[in-house]
Amino acid sequence: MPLLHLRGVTRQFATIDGPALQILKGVDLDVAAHDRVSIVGRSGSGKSTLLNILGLIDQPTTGIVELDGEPVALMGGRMRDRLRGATVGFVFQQFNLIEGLTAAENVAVPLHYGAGRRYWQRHRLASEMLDRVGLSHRIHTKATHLSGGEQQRVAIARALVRSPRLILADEPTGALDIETGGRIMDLLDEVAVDAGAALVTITHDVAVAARARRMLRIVDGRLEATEQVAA
Ligand SMILES: Nc1ncnc2c1ncn2[C@@H]1O[C@H](COP(=O)(O)OP(=O)(O)OP(=O)(O)O)[C@@H](O)[C@H]1O
Repeated sequence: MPLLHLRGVTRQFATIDGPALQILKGVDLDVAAHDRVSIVGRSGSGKSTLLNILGLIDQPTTGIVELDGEPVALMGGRMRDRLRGATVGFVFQQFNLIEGLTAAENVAVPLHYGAGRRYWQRHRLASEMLDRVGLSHRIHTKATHLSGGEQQRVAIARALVRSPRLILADEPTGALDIETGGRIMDLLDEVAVDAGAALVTITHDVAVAARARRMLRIVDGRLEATEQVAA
C-alpha cells in the first residue's frame, strides 16, 4: 500500500466575476514509502496547490486522497491536523523561521505541540537534529544571523524533528545560489534516506528535479512522467 494515493484529484478556485479556475484537472499519483519524486511545472501550473493537498493542508474539489489507505476526506479537521504533524515535514523556499528565536528554538517549535517524551526532550532532540544538518556550532545563533543556506539547514532540521514519513519540499533551493542549493539538495536526499522518509520536491529547476528517482510534470492540470535529465 502506498504512503499516499491520489486518484482523479481536481482543485478549482472560485473567482468573483467569472468562471471558476480549474487548476488541477485529474491528478493520479502514488508515493511509496522511501520514494523520491520531483514535480516540475510552469509558474501557475498548480505545483503549490498540489503540494498543499499532499500535505493535508488543502482538500481537493473532487477525487480521492488516501494516506496509508485511509481516505483523508473522511477525517475530521483535528484528526487531519494531528496526522499532518505526525507524518509530514515541510521545507519551504523562504525557510519560514521565527526571527527572534535561535536555531535550536526554531527546530524545537514543532515539539511544543507534542506530548510526553518528545516535549520534555525537545532541547536535546533539537541539538541532535542541528548536528545532523551540520550546524552544531550554530545552535544558539539567532535565525536572522544565519546565512540563507544555514537557515535552510535549520528549516530541514525542524522538518525532521518529529520523524516524518513524508518530506514535502516546495522550491527548497529557490532562494539560494546554485552551489548552496546543490548542497541543500544533497542534504535533503541524505536525511530523507536516513530517516526512511519519502521525499517529494516541487521545483521549476529541472536540474534540481532530475536528482529524484521519478520526475513528473504538471501539464494542463494533470501529472505526466518526464524523461530524466542529467543534473
Ligand atoms: N486560494 C486561491 N484562490 C484563488 N486562486 C488560487 C488560490 N491558490 C492558487 N490559486 C491560483 O491557482 C494557480 C496555481 O497556483 P500555484 O501556486 O499552485 O502555482 P505554482 O505552479 O506553484 O506557481 P509558482 O511556480 O509561480 O509558485 C494560480 O493561477 C493561482 O493564482
